[in-house]
Amino acid sequence: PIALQHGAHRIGRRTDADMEKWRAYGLGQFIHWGLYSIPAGEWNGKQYSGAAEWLKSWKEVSATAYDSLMYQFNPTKFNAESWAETAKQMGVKYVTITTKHHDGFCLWPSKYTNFTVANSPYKKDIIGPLVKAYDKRGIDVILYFSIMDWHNPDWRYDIKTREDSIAFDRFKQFTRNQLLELLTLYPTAKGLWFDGTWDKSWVKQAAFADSLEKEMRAMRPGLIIGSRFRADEYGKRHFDSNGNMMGDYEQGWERKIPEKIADVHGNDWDCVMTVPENQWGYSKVWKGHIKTTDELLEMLAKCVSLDGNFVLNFGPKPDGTLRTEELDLAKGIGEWMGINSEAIYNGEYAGLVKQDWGYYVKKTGTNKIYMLVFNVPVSGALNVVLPSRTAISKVYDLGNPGQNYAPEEIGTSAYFIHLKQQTFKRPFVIVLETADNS
Ligand SMILES: C[C@@H]1N[C@@H](C#Cc2ccccc2)[C@H](O)[C@@H]1O
Repeated sequence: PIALQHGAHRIGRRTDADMEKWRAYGLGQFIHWGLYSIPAGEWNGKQYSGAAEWLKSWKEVSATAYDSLMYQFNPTKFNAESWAETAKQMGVKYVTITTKHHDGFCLWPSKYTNFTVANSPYKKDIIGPLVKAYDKRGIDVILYFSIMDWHNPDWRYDIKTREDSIAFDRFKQFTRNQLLELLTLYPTAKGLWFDGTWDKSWVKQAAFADSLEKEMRAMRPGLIIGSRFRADEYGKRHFDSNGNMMGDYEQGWERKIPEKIADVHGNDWDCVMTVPENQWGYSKVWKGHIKTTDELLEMLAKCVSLDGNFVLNFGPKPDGTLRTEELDLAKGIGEWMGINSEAIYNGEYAGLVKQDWGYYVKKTGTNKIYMLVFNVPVSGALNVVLPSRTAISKVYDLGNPGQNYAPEEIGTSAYFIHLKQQTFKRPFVIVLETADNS
């Protein structure tokens, strides 16, 4: 291995209670809200082809004109309790909220810039009421923070000149000030979800970022920070020059899901997912495929079956209300979670041979294995292969515990679970209790 000063400081998973709680979440909500929600991907009557929250990067948009959106930010229908209640009904255990996206606009009254809600017609802090409303419902809050800040004149994409270096030093202090400010103002926040860390200017700040991460962890013991925050001294991101993950969980799964357990390298990870193909902030037009409740439930099942959390994005409207399509999905997911959340919360990789009918999830610390069924075979027989000398001691339908199944042993530790019916309206869960029969 290469001697590194600023690579991974821990090999393997965190084992403390804060991280074990994070690992058990299963389902989360992402919220992308800010000035970009006002134009919603449209500018001077033309539709931007990219993601709505990236509108300011469009050459047709002048930064000055975009920044003056601050004087239009007035979400009169914003109600933090209502958002948190929707999330509660959906069954999420944590929420990641944009405090500042790449455009630099702060949803909290930061004292380090004027580009905040305090100078908008709305005037009031958005983050505080959201943290309070979610905390009240037992939903943990993670604060999203973009290092890249298109509003701050000291931001640089790279450091090429002495002037760049002097400006970016100011920018680093500004960033540190804002992060310590967020941790001070919102002490119950469980973690920080960093973004906008890919440009060379930040990738060259291994020592500074490492020191800042240590400072934040010292300030807030247990704080959860992902792999996207910093690079090592050779510019390696997420995994250092020795292949070890930096941070507490892998943040590489943006709009994609690992296929097999080997893809996650034994680390904790989250998958953050949009409802349309690629829109995080509110967009007037949702082009392409819009994911259905069943598709999102399968993504959730797949993530939990591979030791990850699934975080679904919501892009609230400029008036502060949630989009109808998102409310409908939250309701559909919530109805399914109302019956089956036992198979999601405290779930982990079961270590069994994947079958076509769906996904296994093992309840952490127990002998309970959940079969999350998405594809019913024509035979109606679900194939289950357990480790040798392991037998099934009990089988029942989570949604209908009275419905017991008599597993048919078809080989050593191999079974068929014969379904009693052929058609199912929604994905369903069968519970296996196993016993060692060596
Ligand atoms: C969580 C998501 N990360 C942000 C991004 C991005 C991005 C930008 C360029 C190329 C690939 C990805 C999106 O704007 C959203 O905040």
